[in-house]
Amino acid sequence: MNKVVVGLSGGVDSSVAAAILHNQGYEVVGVTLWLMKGKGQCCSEGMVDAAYICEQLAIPHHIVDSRDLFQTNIVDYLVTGYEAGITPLPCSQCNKAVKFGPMVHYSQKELGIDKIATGHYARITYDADSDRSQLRRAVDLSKDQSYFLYDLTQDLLAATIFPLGEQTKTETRRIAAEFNLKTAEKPESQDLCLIEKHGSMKGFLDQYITPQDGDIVDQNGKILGKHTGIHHYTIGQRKGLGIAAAEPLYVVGLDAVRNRVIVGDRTSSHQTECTVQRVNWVSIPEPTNPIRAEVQLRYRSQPVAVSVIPLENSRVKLVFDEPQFCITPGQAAVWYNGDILLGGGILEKQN
Ligand SMILES: Nc1ncnc2c1ncn2[C@@H]1O[C@H](COP(=O)(O)OP(=O)(O)OP(=O)(O)O)[C@@H](O)[C@H]1O
Repeated sequence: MNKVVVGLSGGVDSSVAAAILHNQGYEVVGVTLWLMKGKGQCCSEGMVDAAYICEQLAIPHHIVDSRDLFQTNIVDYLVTGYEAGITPLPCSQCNKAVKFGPMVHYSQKELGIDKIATGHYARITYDADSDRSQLRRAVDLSKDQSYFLYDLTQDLLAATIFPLGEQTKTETRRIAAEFNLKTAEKPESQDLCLIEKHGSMKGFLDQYITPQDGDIVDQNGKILGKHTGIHHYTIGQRKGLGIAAAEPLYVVGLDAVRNRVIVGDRTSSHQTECTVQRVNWVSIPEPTNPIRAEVQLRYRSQPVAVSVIPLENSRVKLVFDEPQFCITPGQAAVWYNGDILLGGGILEKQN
């Protein structure tokens, strides 16, 4: 019988992923990663719900203490990034370094099981011509999570199943009700799990970074107001600046060295190009010549037409057909051809 380890968060999506595979005849083992140090109320709730689902499906359940990995790869990464005036994206890093990598390792080494599955909304297909696993957007575009998965290696993709990639969230809820799963009615989780646990990113970061007041300045250095600590701001932010101005002002820069938040009008932050580092080519091998694609510069942003120009050392230059507003260093740029995710990387701070 085919065996698979399902990553169970205690939410409805992973519960249904496990139920679908179990129903298809897989021998399923549930694995829950214990992620967060501290009070961990949210984690314990998730672990109990995951245990409940395993009991319902009559499958084994393992809890793996991954708190040190999460602390180093996510908490420390975020704190260091915000202190340096960038806005790091924790989710893609978490998927690669905390979830998929260690889960595949645990499954293969500890349990002798080759495959893992998660409740992500994305699809994986195999392209025989290039001998590559290709990552594709989910059928339900409103739930598509491929953006957060751009950093997965070929080995990880080859070991992964996404049972929910072909269905809508409504169908997931229907299946959860049909199987009478305890998690069927559980509300949607937030895009960012840390916000769920701490109320806001500010609430989370203030535990680690002592807020230090400073000046809000325009692009000529003129002081316009006061900020409460640069880690409370992100590029593109308009609300909460506390400055009265004739035209809307946006955060266009975070100067960690001088502890300043820089603001400007909308057009002043337009960029026609930018660079990206730590690039992972997913569905195609690294090209030697520029390619055309559609790039997403944030999770919820619309893809825009771009030329992707390969550079040395796993970097690329992106040249946009239309200028882009408030490109945020630390976030991921992920480029697609239709529904196929070609590659992605981290937006660099431009000097
Ligand atoms: N702590 C965890 N342990 C094991 N797997 C996890 C854990 N957290 C998330 N996952 C896996 O990653 C998938 C996507 O996680 P995400 O945090 O985006 O939650 P989600 O899309 O709301 O899914 P769910 O409804 O299952 O919580 C989950 O469906 C699950 O398979």
